[in-house]
Amino acid sequence: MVRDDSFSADERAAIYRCIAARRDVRRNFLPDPVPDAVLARVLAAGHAAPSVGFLQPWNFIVVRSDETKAALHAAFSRANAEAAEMFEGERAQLYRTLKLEGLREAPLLLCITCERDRAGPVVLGRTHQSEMDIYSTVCAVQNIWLAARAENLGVGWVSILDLADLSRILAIPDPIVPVALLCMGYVDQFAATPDLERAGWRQRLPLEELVFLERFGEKVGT
Ligand SMILES: Cc1cc2c(cc1C)N(C[C@H](O)[C@H](O)[C@H](O)COP(=O)(O)O)c1[nH]c(=O)[nH]c(=O)c1N2
Repeated sequence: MVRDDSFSADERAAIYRCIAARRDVRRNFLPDPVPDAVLARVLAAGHAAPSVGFLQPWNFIVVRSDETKAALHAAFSRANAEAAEMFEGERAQLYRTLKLEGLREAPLLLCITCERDRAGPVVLGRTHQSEMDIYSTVCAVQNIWLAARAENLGVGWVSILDLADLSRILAIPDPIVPVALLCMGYVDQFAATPDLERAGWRQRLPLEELVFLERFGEKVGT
C-alpha cells in the first residue's frame, strides 16, 4: 500500500546510499566555508533526533576561530601522545601513522553537548537507565553526520581529548557534558571504505556473525 507518507523507491535508495556512503572524515578538507543555511539544515536534523522523555538535552557549539581550533588541537596532541603509549609493538607503530583528527584544517567544528538536568532529576524513560540522555545526544550526532553527508559535507568525530580540556576550552559549565566534537567541511571526495579499514587497523565484521535469534549466541538458521 502506498500512503502519502510512504517513501518512494528512489527516496529509500537515497537514504540507504547516504548511510552507506557516510564516512568519518579527518583529512582533505577544502577551505570553502560551510554556508549558514546549510549549517542550519544540518543542525535542524540534529534537533529532530529522538530523545528520552522528549528531553532534547543537546546544545550545539559552533567553532570557526583559528584560536579555538588551535587550543583544541593542542588538547588532542596531549591526549594522542598518551593514547599512543597504550598500544604495543606493531600496533603502536601503526597507531602513530594514523590521522585521527582534522581540527585545524576543517573550516568548522561542532561540539554537541548534553544538558543532563534540562528537565530536573526525574525524566520519563531515564528512571531506570541513567545514560539515556547521553544516548539521545548521540542520536542527534548521528542525524547530523548523515545530514552532513547528504549536504556533501565531510564529518569526523574526534574523541581523543580529555573531557575536562574540552569543557575548559569551550567554556562548557559543569552540569553540561560534552558528548561529541566534530570537524566538518567540504571535501573533494569521500572514501569508499573506512580509513581504519584501509590502514589495516580493523576490518568490517560480517553482519551474520552479529545477529542472533531469541537469545544471545544463538545463530539464525541453526
Ligand atoms: C564515538 C566515536 C568516536 C570516534 C569515532 C567514531 C565514533 C562513533 N571515530 C571514527 C571511527 O574511527 C570511524 O567511524 C570508523 O573507523 C568507521 O569508519 P566510517 O565512519 O564508516 O568512515 C574517530 N576517528 C578518529 O580518527 N578519531 C577519533 O577520535 C574518533 N572517535
